[in-house]
Amino acid sequence: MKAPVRVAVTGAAGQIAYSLLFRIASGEMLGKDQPVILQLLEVPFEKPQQALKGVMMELQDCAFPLLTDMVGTDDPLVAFKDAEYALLVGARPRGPGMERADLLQENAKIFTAQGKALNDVAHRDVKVLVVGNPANTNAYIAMKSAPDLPAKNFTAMLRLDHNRAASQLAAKTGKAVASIEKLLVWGNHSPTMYADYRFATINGESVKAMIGDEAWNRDVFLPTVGKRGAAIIEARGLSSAASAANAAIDHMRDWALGTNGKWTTMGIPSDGSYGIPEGVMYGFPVTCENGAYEIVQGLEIDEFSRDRMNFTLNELEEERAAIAHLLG
Ligand SMILES: NC(=O)c1ccc[n+]([C@@H]2O[C@H](COP(=O)([O-])OP(=O)(O)OC[C@H]3O[C@@H](n4cnc5c(N)ncnc54)[C@H](O)[C@@H]3O)[C@@H](O)[C@H]2O)c1
Ligand SMILES: O=C(O)C[C@H](O)C(=O)O
Repeated sequence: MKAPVRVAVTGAAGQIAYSLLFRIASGEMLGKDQPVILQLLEVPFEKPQQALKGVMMELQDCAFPLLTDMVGTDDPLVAFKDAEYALLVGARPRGPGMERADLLQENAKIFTAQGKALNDVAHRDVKVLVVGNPANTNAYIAMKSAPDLPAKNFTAMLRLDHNRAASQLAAKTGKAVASIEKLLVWGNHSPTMYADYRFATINGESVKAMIGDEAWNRDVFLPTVGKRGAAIIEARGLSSAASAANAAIDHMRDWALGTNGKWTTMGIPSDGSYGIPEGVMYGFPVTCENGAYEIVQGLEIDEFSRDRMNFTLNELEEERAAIAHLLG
């Protein structure tokens, strides 16, 4: 039996966490042979702390064989202590009529404090996934607030956009979603992101050639994927939760256990690849192996793609400028 690993989850009484924690505890994220200790963080107010107790009672009632221990706390230094995985979900979600950027100032303070706490107490190889919006910039803030941890440990969730894009392509081509390979999403987790299927294949055949409709790409596919979060808020009155939790599981599982050479999308600090300035937290195509991700290199960037990649980059640069004062 493997030794248990500590998994910290923030926003643990929230709606994403309610879809996420039970799947982590059942082994869907780190494998059916990997015991876990859940370290759950919520804000220090009576209602969320009470709700967190209820969630922990339910986790207990599942009698998951892999859940060896758990702790609920309002102190980041307790939640992140020795954590090897940290899923930063806790943040204010947007409501109808808001853009994710509207959350910037409010949520930036949370990620400065949590980056510092990770810096102080987390395992030195901690894998951090930021889900709370605006996810890329929050991940950037956490990374910058944790100077003693490697920058590559900090990632942002683009996987929901990736999965949404895959499902739209499956519906358009009438093929199985699992047969789609080499899909990617560039940039920010926002309507500016660029889901790029120019290299995608289904059973070895080009998806672009199969669809053969640039107007559909520009006028239907990209807006549908880009505005999917808003469409769900409109329909549910609440932001996506189960699909977000599912994407978080996918992201962490692939990072920890590998992708077997297959491409996926992660928001990661740029190393300068594809002309994206170093350090910008940007969606890239990656493969994962032995607990590390690597950017897929050598893809041709045409004029349309360069424009889209710059558009989403500009938004990230603007977000970065708006929170620069918080980083001191
Ligand atoms: N990246 C993505 O693809 C993606 C997808 C869906 C939602 N989101 C974002 O995820 C976040 C959470 O969404 P939700 O629907 O679970 O929201 P929610 O309001 O249901 O839950 C958030 C929880 O976080 C807690 N929280 C707030 N500040 C905290 C802090 N400093 N420390 C610990 N906990 C804190 C709140 O008390 C609340 O219980 C939002 O920012 C949302 O926009 C991101
Ligand atoms: O859109 C939101 O605010 C929630 C989330 O980022 C999503 O994409 O569903």
